[in-house]
Amino acid sequence: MEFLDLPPLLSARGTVRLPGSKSISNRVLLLSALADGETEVRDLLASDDTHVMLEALKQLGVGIRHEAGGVVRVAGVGGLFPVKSGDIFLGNAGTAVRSLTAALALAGGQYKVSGVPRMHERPIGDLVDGLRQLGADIAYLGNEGFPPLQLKPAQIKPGGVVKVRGDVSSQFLTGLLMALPLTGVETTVEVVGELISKPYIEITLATMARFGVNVVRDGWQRFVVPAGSRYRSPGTIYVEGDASSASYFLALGAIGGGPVRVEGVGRDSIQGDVRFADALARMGAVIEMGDNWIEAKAPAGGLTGITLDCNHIPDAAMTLATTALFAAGPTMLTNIASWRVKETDRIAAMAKELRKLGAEVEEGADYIRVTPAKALSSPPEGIDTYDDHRVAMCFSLAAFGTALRINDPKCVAKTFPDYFERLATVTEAVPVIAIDGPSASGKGTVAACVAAALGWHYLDSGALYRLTALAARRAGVAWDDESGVAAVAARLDVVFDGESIRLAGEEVGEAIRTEEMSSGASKVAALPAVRAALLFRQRLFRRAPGLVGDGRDMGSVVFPDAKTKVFLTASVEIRAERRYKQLIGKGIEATIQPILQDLRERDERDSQRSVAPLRQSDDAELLDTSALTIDEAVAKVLAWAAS
Ligand SMILES: Nc1ncnc2c1ncn2[C@@H]1O[C@H](COP(=O)(O)OP(=O)(O)O)[C@@H](O)[C@H]1O
Ligand SMILES: Nc1ccn([C@H]2C[C@H](O)[C@@H](COP(=O)(O)OP(=O)(O)O)O2)c(=O)n1
Repeated sequence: MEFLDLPPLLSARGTVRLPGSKSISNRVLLLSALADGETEVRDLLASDDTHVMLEALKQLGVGIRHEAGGVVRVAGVGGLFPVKSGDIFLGNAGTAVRSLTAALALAGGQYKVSGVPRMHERPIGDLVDGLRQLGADIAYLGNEGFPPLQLKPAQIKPGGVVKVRGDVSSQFLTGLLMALPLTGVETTVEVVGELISKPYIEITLATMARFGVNVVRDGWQRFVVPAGSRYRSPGTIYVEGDASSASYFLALGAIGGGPVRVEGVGRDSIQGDVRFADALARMGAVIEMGDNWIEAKAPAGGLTGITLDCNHIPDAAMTLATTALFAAGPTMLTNIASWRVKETDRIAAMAKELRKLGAEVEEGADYIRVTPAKALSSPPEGIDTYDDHRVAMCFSLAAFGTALRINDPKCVAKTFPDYFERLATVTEAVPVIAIDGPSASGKGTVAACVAAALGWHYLDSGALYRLTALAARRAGVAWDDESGVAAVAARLDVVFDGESIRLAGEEVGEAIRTEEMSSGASKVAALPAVRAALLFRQRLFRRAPGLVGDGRDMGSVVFPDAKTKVFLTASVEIRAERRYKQLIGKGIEATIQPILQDLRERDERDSQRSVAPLRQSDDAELLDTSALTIDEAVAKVLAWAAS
């Protein structure tokens, strides 16, 4: 499985220009396609879900041109799709499936509408029931109430009252409302049950109004689409920034100091998710808002947990569930039953992953209650994302407490393809000084001194390979048995505590330093599966205020974003002499020649292996300590780190 390791974060600050809103983008595309005249769409979101909509519209014969600067020009078909039949595949894009199904059901063609397997588990029965009241001919090709669907030409009888349930997904009502103007006849839609996610209906009505159709609303129960309604292109239309995507950055500001500013949504936004800022303010965050921007800062006293009915911000509410990890006391999010029918069962997914981080979580049919742990624990198996972009993005906030592995991170492409790159631009990660070099060059000594001078943590990465060699030996696993040794490495039960290193409870600080274990470490370190098994474990050592790591691949593989990288070396003769003195000093008998021979062999093995070979990388400073004292070498590294 693909994964992304996020470094632990120290702070957040900066400005992000948001990608276009997914909800507005797909509504604008459909209405541009159905309208009379050509529409120039600016700031359209470029993502999987809008791609799916664009491809479907092209397939239906709508002329679409992509121009410079992300501008998309849509030639409206005046209510009639030119292509009257086809298999329309809509991936996992709920906004596309619901709204296109409604428009196609009234279009008089023969269409199959399908998506990915998860889409076939997401309900659509309430919309189909509403469309059948208008005379639409729709059949379920799989399970009753779910896509895929077969739509056939039918005698559409508009007018009167159509009833639709509003308590499962507001997208059913959106689909019906956007399709009804195709009939030109006054029709009333009555909502049965409490309408959820009302702000999304506001987006629907506001977008329809931009295209010349003004729905008359009576509370949230009755909606009248007037007679003679017809979509007309507004000429040029700008898509607002995505308010749900804004939530991650605002939360970053609230947790990580801030201020973090998002541009593209603000006080004037038509998206309900801007109300996420109010929820953050209730947790204590300092919020400021302009017409087209919102800014969040952390409160002096830290965030506090809240209880909130999240019906009005179902998507952004997921961000509150992970922000809760950094708040004092529990956070209770209620009225979120719709989470269960989204890209995944979001209540179950959030509960499971939050628990992996050590939080105490209670979940019900329509609520989640999160009580944070004192310190986050980071699961070595990573946070699973369930092919759900919002799970991936909201869990990135947990990186404020620890290094974090996010599995299958590319699912963010559904709405925010470069999310993690943008995250990096407004956050500061815990700094690392990476010191690599050959055996006995003095890396360990220098790294430990630098860490002590700065008050930072220290990682002796070689010790992990030594521990793996020792643990493999004790488990009877041969050092060249790659999968066997990798399994041992993945399960290493080790506690580092100052000078002390305990393996399965037993002190092994001395046992891993023997020449036999040096040789074993060098052998197991050449096995790719072993290196992979130890990668995240090493990254977990990165904790505030900073880390000094020594080894062979600190700067090249484990911490490629290290601020300071040093390649520390000395001539092989000098290194042999140092090792000799070290051994004699410990009362171990030694002679120079075999040490020299062993060093040469290990240099060869460490630098010739296929994965993470020992060599100076282009961005590392070279420090030859042959003629330096320890203090001089330490001073040099500190000077580089300070520059
Ligand atoms: N200029 C120097 N820089 C670093 N270590 C030195 C220096 N001169 C002598 N030494 C000694 O070299 C020995 C080997 O250093 P060590 O840190 O164990 O190396 P490594 O971690 O690279 O294998 C230590 O006993 C250390 O005190
Ligand atoms: N980051 C690292 C650290 C060590 N290794 C390998 C290389 C060495 O042969 C062993 C032991 O490393 P260690 O740094 O403890 O050994 P020396 O003190 O340099 O002799 O592990 C590695 O491949 N990558």
